[in-house]
Amino acid sequence: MKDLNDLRLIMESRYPIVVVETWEEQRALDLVRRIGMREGRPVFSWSIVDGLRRLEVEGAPNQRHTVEPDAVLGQIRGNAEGGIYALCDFHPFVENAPKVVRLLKEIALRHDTVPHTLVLVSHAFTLPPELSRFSARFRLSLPDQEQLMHIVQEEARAFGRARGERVRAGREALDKLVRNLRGLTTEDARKLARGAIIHDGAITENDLPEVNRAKFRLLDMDGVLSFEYDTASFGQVGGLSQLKQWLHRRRDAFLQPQGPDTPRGILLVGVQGGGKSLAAKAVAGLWHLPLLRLDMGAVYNKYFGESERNLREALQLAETMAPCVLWLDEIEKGLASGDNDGGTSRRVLGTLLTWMAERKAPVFMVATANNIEQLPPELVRKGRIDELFFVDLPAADIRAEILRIHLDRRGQDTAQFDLAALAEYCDGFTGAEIEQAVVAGLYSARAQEAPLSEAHLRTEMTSTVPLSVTMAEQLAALRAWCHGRAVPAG
Ligand SMILES: Nc1ncnc2c1ncn2[C@@H]1O[C@H](COP(=O)(O)OP(=O)(O)OP(=O)(O)O)[C@@H](O)[C@H]1O
Repeated sequence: MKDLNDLRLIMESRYPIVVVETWEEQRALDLVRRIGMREGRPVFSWSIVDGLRRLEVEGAPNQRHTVEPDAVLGQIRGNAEGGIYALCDFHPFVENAPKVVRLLKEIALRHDTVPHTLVLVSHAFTLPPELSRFSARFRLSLPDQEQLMHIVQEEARAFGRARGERVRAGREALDKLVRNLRGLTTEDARKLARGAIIHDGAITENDLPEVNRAKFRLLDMDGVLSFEYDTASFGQVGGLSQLKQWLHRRRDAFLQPQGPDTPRGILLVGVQGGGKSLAAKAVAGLWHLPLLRLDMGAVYNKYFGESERNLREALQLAETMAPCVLWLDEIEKGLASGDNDGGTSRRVLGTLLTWMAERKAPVFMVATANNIEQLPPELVRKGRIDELFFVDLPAADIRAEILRIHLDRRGQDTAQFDLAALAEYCDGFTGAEIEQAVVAGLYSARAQEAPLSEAHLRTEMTSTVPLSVTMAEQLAALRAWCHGRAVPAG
C-alpha cells in the first residue's frame, strides 16, 4: 500500500520519467497497472520481445511493430492521449544512442501538453545527464519483519497442503529464519523460505547457514565482500585465552543487544601466522554467525568504481546480513595513508570510521593487522573499537597445545608424543610455523615409510629459522608499541 501511494505521488508530481530499479519486475508492473486503473489512464508495458501491450486490458494483443526502441518511443510521442508506459529492461538502449535519448527527451519536454509517464523498470538504470533532470527515482520497499513472517507462514501452509503434513517449526528457529531473510525482496525471501522447508518439512536452526549463504549470493557484491564458508571453532585455536574469555562474556550481549554497550568490534594485532585469521573465523564459529570477509584490496579496485562507495555498499550489505561477523583482514593495507592517492585512503578511512560510530545493525567487526606502523591512529583511539588485542608468540604450554591440535587434526595419537618436550624445540615459533613443522615431519616420515616420531618433528623444528629470529627487530617494535595500548590475547 505504501509503495502504491509513494509511486502515485511521484507520478502526480508530474515527472515524465520515473526510474524503478528492481529485480521484482512483476511487482513494479502490478503497481503501475493499479495506478493507471485508479486514474483512468491507459497503461502499457513494453519489452524488446513483445513490444507494447495494454496492461490493464485482459488478453490485449502485443503491438509487434513497436519492438524496436525508437519505434516504441516514436509511437508514444505520436499518441495524443497521455498514458503510462512501463518500459522493461530499456537500460541498454540509452547507451550511445542519441536518437533514443532525443526521443525520450522530446516526450519529456512535451509532458505539459501530452502527459505521458515513462516508467523505466530495470535491475539498474543510469540515465544520461540530459534526461536526469526530467526524472525521479522510485525504490520498491523491502518486506518488513511482519511481512516476512507472513511469507514464511504462507510457504509452510503451501508445503503442508501439498504434502498433507504440517511443517515442524520451533518458535526460535522461525524467528531466526525471518530475521535472516531481512534485506531480501519478497520473491527472494519466498524462494529461500521454500528452500529451507522443502528438504525435510521443518524449519530448524540447521537451515540458517544455507539460508545465509544463499542470501549472500543473491546480494552479490562483486568480490568486495566474500562469504567465508570456513569458520572455525575455538577448539582449533591454541592459546588466546583472554580473547576467548572476552568473547564468551559478550556473546549474549551481542546476540540480544540492549542499550548502548553492545559489543561492536575488536582489533587483533600481532606477528604473521600467530592465529589472528583463525581467531576471526573462530568468533563466527563461537557465536554461530555468518562470517563475511571484506577485501580492502578490492575496495580500491579500479574496475569496481569509486572506493568509498564500494566500501559503503559493502558495509551496507554486511548490515543486511546482520547479525554477522565482519572480518577486515590486514586492515592497515587498505587504510595506510598514501600521499599519492589523491586523498582516497583518507576518505575510505573516514567512511569506515563513520560507519563504526553510526552502524545500527549488529555487525561485529574483527579487524586484523600485522603492521602497526601503517595503522591510522584514529582507528585505534579508545571508543572506536571495544578492545585492541595483541597476539604474541605462544608460550611453552600453548605451543604444546598447538602441537596437539595439529597432530590430532592429522590423525596422530597425541599420547605417543611428549608435547611439553617438543614445545621446547619450537621456542619462538608462531602457530603457523608449528603447524608447518608437523606437516613437514609427516612428509619425512612418509618418505621413510615410517610412522611419525618425535625425532621427525625435532629435526624439522631445529632446521626452521622462525620469523621471530629473521624479524626480531620488527617483533620488538611491535611489542613495544602494544605495551600499554593493547591487551594480551593469550
Ligand atoms: N594459536 C593457534 N592455534 C592453532 N593453530 C594456529 C594458531 N596460530 C596459527 N595457527 C595455524 O597457522 C595457520 C595460519 O595462521 P593465521 O592465518 O590464523 O595467522 P595470522 O596471524 O592471521 O597470519 P597472517 O597475518 O599471515 O594472515 C592457521 O590456519 C592455523 O592452522
